[in-house]
Formats: sequence, C-alpha cells, structure tokens
Amino acid sequence: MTITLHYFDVRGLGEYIRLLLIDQGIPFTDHRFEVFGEEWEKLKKTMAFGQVPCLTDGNEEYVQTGAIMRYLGRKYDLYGSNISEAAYIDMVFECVRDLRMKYARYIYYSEETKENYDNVTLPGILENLSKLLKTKFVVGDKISIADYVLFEELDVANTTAPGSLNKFENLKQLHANMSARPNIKKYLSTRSARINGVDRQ
Ligand SMILES: N[C@@H](CCC(=O)N[C@@H](CS)C(=O)NCC(=O)O)C(=O)O
Repeated sequence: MTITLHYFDVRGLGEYIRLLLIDQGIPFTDHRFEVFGEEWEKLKKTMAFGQVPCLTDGNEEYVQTGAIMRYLGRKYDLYGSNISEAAYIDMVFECVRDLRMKYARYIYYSEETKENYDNVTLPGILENLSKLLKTKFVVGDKISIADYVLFEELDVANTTAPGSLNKFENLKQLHANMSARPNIKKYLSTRSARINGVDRQ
C-alpha cells in the first residue's frame, strides 16, 4: 500500500505527519503544492472538508490532522500501550493543538501583538506543556504521536521566539532528543519549507 500526504509546500499542520512518517522510516509520497495555487484550487473541490492535510493509504483517504495522526499512531504502534496512556497522549496532543490555534490566530488574523504572543500566550502554554512532560517522551521512553506534534511546535517556538524554551529544561531536552533522531536529523538538515502560509513568522 502506498501512502501519500497531500499538503501545501509549507510546514503547517502537514509537518506533524511528515515528521512521523520520516522518523519511522515509512515510505510515502510527499505531495506538496503551492499555497492557494492553481493545483490547490482544483484539489480543494475533491477534499471532504475542502482542506488539507489529507492522507491516502491505498484506497482509503483521511482528512483532519488529529484523525490522520491517530490513524498512523494506531497503525504503527505510536499511541500508547493502554487507554490511559492513549488519553495522556491525547491531553498533550490537544494542548499542542491549542498552542497552534493561538499561533494561527496571531499570525493569520493578527488577534494579538507579537509582544503579547511571545511574552504571555506562548510561555503560558509552554509552562502547561512542561508540567505534562514528566518522562523522556510524553509517555515513558516510547515515542508516540504526541511527541511529533510537540516537537514541531517547540521547533516553531524556538524559531519565532528564540530563547522561549530556555526556562523549560524538559521541553528543551525533548526538542534536542527529537532533533537528534537519525531520520529527523537528516530531514532537518535539508528542510527549507516555510513555517506557515504567510511571509512573516
Ligand atoms: N481541522 C482541520 C483544519 C485544516 C486546515 O485548517 N487546513 C488549512 C491548511 S493548514 C487549509 O486547508 N486551508 C485552505 C483552505 O481552507 O482553503 C485539521 O486539523 O486538519
């Protein structure tokens, strides 16, 4: 079965999925297209909710980032060992999604100033995430879908607000651990994609 990820040529929500597939050494086609370009306008009409990311696996087609990540998590054993671990993974996952939502509101709709985002919103959520991260990975020493989303958002924070992780030793350590994983390290060394669909970060 061939897996294809359809997403814009930016990191955005698609990057969580790319990181998981790359880290796990799962072959896939990384189908990228220009943000709001001609190809997208055609593709949009075929998408269940008119949005991406979209993952096809054989004849099946999945949309909604959380659904795709959980599908891959279940398929490749990256979703904890029991329902309690899965719930913890979901807690972190949803907290990270809240952070992305705040970032999106700030970057796309200017709902807050950069100063407020960097000094109040971002550190507030990082503090919550730091409290949730008690072990090497989100659940013990086994990687899960939550580690990929957390890593991506920490990396975004580290780029858009340099130094923002400094107060949170465990988040910094997770960022370092994830960056050092061989497949991720190789990918990061060549990645040039923008973080989002607009020109500022
Ligand atoms: N709830 C969806 C949101 C997906 C979403 O907002 N996709 C954006 C890109 S990140 C999109 O497709 N925008 C283009 C459009 O709406 O035309 C998810 O989590 O996947």
